[in-house]
Amino acid sequence: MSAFDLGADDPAAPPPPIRRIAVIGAGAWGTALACVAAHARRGVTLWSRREDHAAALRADGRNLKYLPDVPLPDSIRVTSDLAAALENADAVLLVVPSSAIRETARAMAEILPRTTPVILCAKGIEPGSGLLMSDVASEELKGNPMGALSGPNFAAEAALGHPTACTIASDDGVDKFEIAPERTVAARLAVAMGTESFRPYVSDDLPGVEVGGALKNVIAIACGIATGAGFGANTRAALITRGLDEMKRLAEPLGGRRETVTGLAGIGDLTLTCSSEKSRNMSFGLQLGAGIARDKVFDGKPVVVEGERNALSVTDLARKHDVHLPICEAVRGILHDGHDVSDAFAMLWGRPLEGEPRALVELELGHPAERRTAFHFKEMLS
Ligand SMILES: NC(=O)C1=CN([C@@H]2O[C@H](COP(=O)(O)OP(=O)(O)OC[C@H]3O[C@@H](n4cnc5c(N)ncnc54)[C@H](O)[C@@H]3O)[C@@H](O)[C@H]2O)C=CC1
Ligand SMILES: O=C(CO)COP(=O)(O)O
Repeated sequence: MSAFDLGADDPAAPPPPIRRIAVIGAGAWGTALACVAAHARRGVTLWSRREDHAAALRADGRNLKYLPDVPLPDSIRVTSDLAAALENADAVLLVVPSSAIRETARAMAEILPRTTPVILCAKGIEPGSGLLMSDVASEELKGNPMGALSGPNFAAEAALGHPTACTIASDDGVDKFEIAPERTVAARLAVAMGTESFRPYVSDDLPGVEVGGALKNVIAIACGIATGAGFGANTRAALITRGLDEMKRLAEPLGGRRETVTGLAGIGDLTLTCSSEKSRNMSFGLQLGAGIARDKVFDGKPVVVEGERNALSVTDLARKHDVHLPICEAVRGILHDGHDVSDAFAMLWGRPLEGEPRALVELELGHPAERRTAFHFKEMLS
């Protein structure tokens, strides 16, 4: 019996506490979440897929490769043995990049009890299947309760104790499960992870939270490209605001709510990522916009830029649902179809004029300067 089961038959019993947390993935975010959970006095095991990396973390007392400025609390146990990491865990934080979620969840499926909650902390949509990360994990871990943790959270800031807020969502509070709100995975994990500086908010809108995380990275690349190419604050503010509208439009057909997108995991993360060079997605866009060749971005080093592959998966999924996401389409055009930046901005700014909010104001207007936009941006960026 896992902690998730304790008292499950007695609706009056207090919610079972999450005492032991396994963090799967020892990159920047996994390491930071392990630090937060350790500060919250949880028993924490941090798993790295490579033994040499795990050994370095143990020897150095910090993650020099991914989070060099943050000392690891002594209480964190670091291992490269997946079974040992998952043993006795009351909850699992899955923090590998989105491209590795399926294979990691598959490896966990052979080991993890079906009752242990799994919380997705990666941001993305799977190419091909168009599945959200919690659905990818559910396909492999049949039956485990699922949640997601997302929000405006740069890893180092969260780990160093800067005032930080996030959203933790799970869908086990919805009617069919008949679980009281305080017993949900989201609520129990929020209580387990909350510290004096890390403040989780609880949500029952898992798709709404996951859509925000997946799209904000693509919009951040658009903001980076615009800034790198020489456009100013007007352009960035417009991309952020209209990007938020794209999140809302995709959340709905996936079962998410528009208001969730106006929370930490939507507009919160969008504004963070689109405003700071600490963001890998924003920096990637900045360098591309400034004319650096793609294979020379980040000096040619491999860096996790979730918005790059997600520009494809997000737009494929939106097309399937007949939802138009012009900014994400423009990023896809630049990254994957060889469009140049001025053409992409001409496409965005030359579309027929619209109402705001788009869904409520029906308009059928042309664009007074449609034919001149392409010429205008080409001139400006040449
Ligand atoms: N860094 C940050 O501030 C935040 C990151 N995230 C999200 O967390 C996820 C992970 O990002 P980071 O930790 O920042 O990346 P990172 O680049 O710092 O680390 C990635 C980690 O994943 C491991 N990894 C790569 N491929 C793997 C595979 N096939 N199997 C197992 N492990 C594998 C690497 O060895 C490394 O330990 C991403 O989806 C990112 O969007 C979310 C919030 C904040
Ligand atoms: O998701 C993040 C902050 O919430 C991290 O953003 P980047 O992956 O762009 O660095």
